[in-house]
Amino acid sequence: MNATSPKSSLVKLGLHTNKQKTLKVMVLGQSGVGKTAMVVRFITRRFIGEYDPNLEKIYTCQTTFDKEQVQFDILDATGQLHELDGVSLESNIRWADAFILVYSITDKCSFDECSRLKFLINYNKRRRKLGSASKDYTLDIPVILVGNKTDQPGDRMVLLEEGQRRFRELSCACFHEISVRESVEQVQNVFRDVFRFWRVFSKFPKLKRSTSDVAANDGFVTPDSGSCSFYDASSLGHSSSGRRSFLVIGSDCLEESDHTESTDEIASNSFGSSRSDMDTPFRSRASTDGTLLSRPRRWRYPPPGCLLPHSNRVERRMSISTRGSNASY
Ligand SMILES: Nc1nc2c(ncn2[C@@H]2O[C@H](COP(=O)(O)OP(=O)(O)OP(=O)(O)O)[C@@H](O)[C@H]2O)c(=O)[nH]1
Repeated sequence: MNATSPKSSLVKLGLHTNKQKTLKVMVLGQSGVGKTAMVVRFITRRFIGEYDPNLEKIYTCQTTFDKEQVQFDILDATGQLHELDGVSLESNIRWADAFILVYSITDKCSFDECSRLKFLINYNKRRRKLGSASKDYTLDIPVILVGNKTDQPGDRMVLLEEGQRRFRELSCACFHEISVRESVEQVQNVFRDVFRFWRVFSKFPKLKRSTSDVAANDGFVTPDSGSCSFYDASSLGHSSSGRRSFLVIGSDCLEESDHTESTDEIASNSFGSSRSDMDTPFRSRASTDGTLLSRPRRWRYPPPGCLLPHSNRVERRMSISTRGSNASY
């Protein structure tokens, strides 16, 4: 007698899918910043010192984040981009679902290179907003900015504050400072964030999103001690009363409400203050966590959140029931 499980029946009917998610990540950055070391650290948990710099490779690995199985296809792009013609770089960019932009905190040039690479990502991944004028574009792809080699503080050439500022200017999803050499957990946190932001971005591609989506499953992203991560809620469109971003240092998660203050101030405030209301649970998904900016048609890429001071923007909240394709951007 053939026994058919309810699940397999649903699969046959197409109502249930046990498909594993595949997330295509491209790791980009100047040569020598530690891209290969980071990818290999994530996959094998080991730090391996030297690699062939000309090797461009896709690594595949399966892991579980937030109780979901995910397959990572990770393209470790060679940093010697002058040898890579623009066409293949751009087609690689088009291939990816998410990006990790890596620089070394000991190398200012690698930091500046991230701006150029982010421009290329924007150029190749932007999509025209539905129903909008021809100049309005949106980027539904998470880009994570990572400063590596924090184990070399004596050689530091890029300050933490500069990294924070750049991540906002480039409208990245979040920012980490890590040491691939020292901490496998910091590397895993980077990939966990890639997964979380990608999940949110692909779940609601046409809606503004909130950090509550990112942290929906099991609380907040809390990198291990020694790592520093910065989240810009504005990159996910979250705000009801102002721009909110989250600085995560060790196990403390701190919230600051307005980006118009100087980044130095942000850093010192954040470092010095205690745990904030990030400890309280986010409101439920069904609540009004969407925002609609008053002048979306004027937006050009990059989103004006990083160009205009917050005080120039008027924001109003909208109910989830009123979200429709016209509300997307
Ligand atoms: N001190 C320190 N060195 C690191 C760290 N991560 C990588 N390195 C070293 O940096 C050098 C370059 O690392 P790779 O992983 O080959 O850099 P890459 O970005 O892949 O370079 P290309 O393959 O040329 O694009 C190697 O000597 C690594 O051992 C780190 O966190 N700290």
